[in-house]
This record gives sequence, structure tokens and C-alpha cells, in this order.
Amino acid sequence: MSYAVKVENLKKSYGDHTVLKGLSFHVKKGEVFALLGGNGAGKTTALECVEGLRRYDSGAIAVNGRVGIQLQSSSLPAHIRPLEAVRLFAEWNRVKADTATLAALGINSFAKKQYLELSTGQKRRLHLALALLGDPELLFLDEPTAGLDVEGRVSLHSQIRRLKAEGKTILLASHDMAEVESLCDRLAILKDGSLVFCGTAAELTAKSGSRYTISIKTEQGDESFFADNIADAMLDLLEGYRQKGIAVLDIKTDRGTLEQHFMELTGREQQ
Ligand SMILES: Nc1ncnc2c1ncn2[C@@H]1O[C@H](COP(=O)(O)OP(=O)(O)OP(=O)(O)O)[C@@H](O)[C@H]1O
Repeated sequence: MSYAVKVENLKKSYGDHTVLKGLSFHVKKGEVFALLGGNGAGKTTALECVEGLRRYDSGAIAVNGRVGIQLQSSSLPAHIRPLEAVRLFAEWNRVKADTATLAALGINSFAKKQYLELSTGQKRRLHLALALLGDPELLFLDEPTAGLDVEGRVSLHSQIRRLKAEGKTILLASHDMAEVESLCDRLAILKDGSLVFCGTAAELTAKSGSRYTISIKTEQGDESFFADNIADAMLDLLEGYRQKGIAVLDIKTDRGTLEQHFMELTGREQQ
């Protein structure tokens, strides 16, 4: 089986509020796959159904492999120390947690502090470490970098890349386009509980054809143009400047960011 997760026509309502309206996607083994969407789109609900933590109304879910989970928010007793938590979880998972494990999980520097003394980033690292203790083949991460500073995000991103390089499959929920573009092999965009896109970031960019911005600097100032067909537009523009005898000093083209495409698909206003 080459898939790690298969979700078919998943439906879920809370009372009369339908949150997932027939969601289908597959996650291939070894890929990093993102569920992307605005607040309330249904990412956490979908993840929790896949994780087996939430009942769903209809549809089918298949998960193929040993699973580790990092929830959107989780907590441990205030006075437990990371070292104790790791030993406890290791006991549950029937694995050995020695100092090498702690070092590999990157929590040695704060292993002896109390949980209440940890920073948000340290707590996230600890929870990721706990999720990794059973040596899962599949990791489910719900907004893994939410609330982290730049250093924390960079460190977590490199951990995710390392895990992928080790062959793990990662399904994560995120709001962060840059994160998704740099980390994920494929992404699914949810809007109001339905899938509006599933594919690679490059496919998403290619799908939105009319997104070229052409910025031209001339001796008379700067101008910007939008175009569907970049080649024709550039030829027309340059010919226009030539005929008017205006010297062109610089040209920049921009295909539009993943964020812009996401905003279009989800019908959101850009801030
Ligand atoms: N336990 C619950 N009971 C009732 N409604 C819920 C429950 N959990 C979530 N919802 C509602 O379901 C919708 C989807 O929520 P969900 O948390 O799955 O979205 P999300 O995409 O993860 O959002 P966010 O990015 O804000 O975390 C929201 O309207 C939310 O209010």
C-alpha cells in the first residue's frame, strides 16, 4: 500500500452545523501533506477524525502505519519535568528513553525544569518529542508552529525535514503559507468543510493563470501591469515604450504568492 492516509467522503456535523461536507484526500507514504484553511474551515475536526479522536457521521478513513500525534493544544501536569514525562510516555510505549533519546529529541537543555516553567516553544518541542517516542511511521501535527518565535519555527521546520528524511509521513494542519510552501510536498485547501484544492504548491500557482504582475522602471518613473500571458504582455509593453522613445531601466515579473492564490480560492480578503 503506497498511501498512509485515505479519507473518502468524510462528513461531520456538530448539531445542525455541518463542518465537513464530504472531504476526500489521500496522503502518500513518506510525504509531508498540509491541510490548509482559515479559522473554522474544519482542519482540526478533519485531523481529529483521522486520528480516531472524534466520531464522524459518514465516510471512510484508513490509516496505514504506527501513529504519533501532536494536538493543537495539550497540557501536562504543572510540576512534571520533561525528563519524567519522557520516561512516563516511554514506559507507555514500551520503549527505552535514555539520555541519547533526550538529546536526539532536543530537550536536554530544559529536561529538568518543571512543565509550568517551559516556554511555548519548549512545550511544543516536548509534545513533539512525546509524539515521537513510539517511533511512529505517521505523524499528525495540528498547527505545529503556532505561537512560536522565528527561532522556534526554524528549529521545528528543521525537525520536520529531518523526520521526512527518515521516511516518516507527516500530515499537518497550518494557516501559514510560507511554512506549507517550504515544508510540504502537497496541500489540501479547505473552505467551509469542502476541499477547494489538492495538489502541490506549484500546481496551485499554475492553476491561477492570470496572476503575473509586471513592474517596469523607466526614466520617467515606475509602473505596474497585470497580465495573463506574460510573453505577449512584455512584447506589447516594450514596443509601446520604444514607440514613445522612453528608455526602460528595469523589469520585474512576479507570479503571485501562494498566499494570494489561497486568498482567491478561499474568498478571503487580503489584509
Ligand atoms: N466540539 C465542537 N462542538 C461544536 N462545534 C465545534 C466543535 N469543534 C469545532 N467546532 C466548530 O466547527 C468548525 C470547524 O472547527 P475546526 O476547529 O475544525 O476548524 P479549524 O479549521 O481547525 O479552525 P482553526 O484554524 O481556527 O483551528 C468551527 O465552526 C467550530 O466552531
